[in-house]
Amino acid sequence: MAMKVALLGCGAVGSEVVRLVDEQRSELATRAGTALEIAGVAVRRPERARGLPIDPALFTTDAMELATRPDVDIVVEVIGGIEPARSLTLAAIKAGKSVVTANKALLAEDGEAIHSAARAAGVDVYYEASVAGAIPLLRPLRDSLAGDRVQAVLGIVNGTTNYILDRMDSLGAGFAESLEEAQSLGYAEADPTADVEGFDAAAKAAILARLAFHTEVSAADVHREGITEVTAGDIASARDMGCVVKLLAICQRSADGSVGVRVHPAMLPREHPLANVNGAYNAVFVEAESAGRLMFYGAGAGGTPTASAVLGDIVAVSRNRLAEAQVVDSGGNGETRRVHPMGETVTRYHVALDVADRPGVLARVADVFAGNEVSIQNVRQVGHGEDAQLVIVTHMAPDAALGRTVEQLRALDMVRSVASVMRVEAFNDQ
Ligand SMILES: NC(=O)c1ccc[n+]([C@@H]2O[C@H](COP(=O)([O-])OP(=O)(O)OC[C@H]3O[C@@H](n4cnc5c(N)ncnc54)[C@H](O)[C@@H]3O)[C@@H](O)[C@H]2O)c1
Ligand SMILES: N[C@@H](CCO)C(=O)O
Ligand code: NA
Repeated sequence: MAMKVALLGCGAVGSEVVRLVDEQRSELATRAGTALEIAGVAVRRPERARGLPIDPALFTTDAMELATRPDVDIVVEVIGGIEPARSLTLAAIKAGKSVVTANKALLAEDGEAIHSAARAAGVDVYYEASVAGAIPLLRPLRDSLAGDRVQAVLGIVNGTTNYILDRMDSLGAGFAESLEEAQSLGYAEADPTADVEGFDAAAKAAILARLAFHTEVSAADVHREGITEVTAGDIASARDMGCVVKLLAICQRSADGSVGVRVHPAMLPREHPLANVNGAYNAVFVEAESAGRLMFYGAGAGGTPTASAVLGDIVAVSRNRLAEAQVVDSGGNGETRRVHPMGETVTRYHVALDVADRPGVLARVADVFAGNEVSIQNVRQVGHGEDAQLVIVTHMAPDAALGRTVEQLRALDMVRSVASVMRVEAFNDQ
């Protein structure tokens, strides 16, 4: 008997799922162990000509009816956003359907409700497409690394911002023109807020941290800073230190067992593998106790690559349904760990100060660092007289102490302005 798939949403990802299910019909049947049949497609405008290889009679505007229809086995949610996606997903689970979703926003906001509903109903929720699109990342974290202890996940998980920062670095372009370029190429949405303010990356960070550390993490737990304040001066400052600026999603386990989850721009040494991830590509670096360092790289967005991840999930949940098995999603039903605030996160700052060029300035600046128990790793002066700039890189210190230091530096008379402040990751281990 065929496995019946209800598709909710037929946009960039959904339409590619329809096309690939048709194009790969026989291979998919072999791999899934049974034929896959699209039982219906929920859309807003059924009359729209989509040119897809599917009987138009399968289009419906009643997504709820389709998601809960008795003959449906698997519901694929590619509408996006919180509502109606949440109600549809929960209703499908309650009706005994397995769910495949690409919806990072929903999983990051209300993942525990969805996962616990799935556990109670004995069905699967698979979501490989929700983080870093086509890149197989969540299944490796959940399954392949199930016997290991993940220490850290460091990733470039938003293609739009990576494209913008890459252009600022390689062409010396400004933020606004790079964003326009990303929009004209279709990477950034017409409203690019979710990308450039880091919301998209923060949702993905929450999902990654939950899987990596087996604890509940939601979008609200993630410290988030976007890239709208990154200037050409920051990029130039990074270059001077042999670094590149990237928007990073960082999930770390601390010595006390708590976890930190954050998204912010950071300077990264050019020799770090993530520094060479260019254009709209994504890459995620995982450090595990026994496995060591692993890296996952590829297309993090785009209709066809994302549909690849959705189809892989459809095949996987089909196999589980045939075997009458449910996979344990050990995300939030493992240990409960404290998610610590950003102030407790131990990190390192790069600070460039426009200063008066006269005796005693360096000593006074160093005093402020010392007063906050922040140790300086190196300091250099660039330019002279009116153009003098002090560029300081700190040792690791709690983020709260580093932030306080910068505030006090701003208040010093001899500091004309703080030209650049940015965290530095993976610089070296001292
Ligand atoms: N496009 C990508 O590169 C990409 C990558 C990874 C994950 N995702 C995720 O995949 C999901 C879908 O993204 P997309 O790019 O295909 O978006 P999209 O906007 O192209 O498609 C969503 C579709 O859902 C339809 N829709 C909205 N409300 C509906 C309703 N009530 N009933 C039926 N249809 C409805 C819209 O008309 C639209 O056609 C999102 O969760 C997104 O975050 C997308
Ligand atoms: N808007 C996202 C793609 C979907 O996650 C990005 O630019 O990476
Ligand atoms: Na993925």
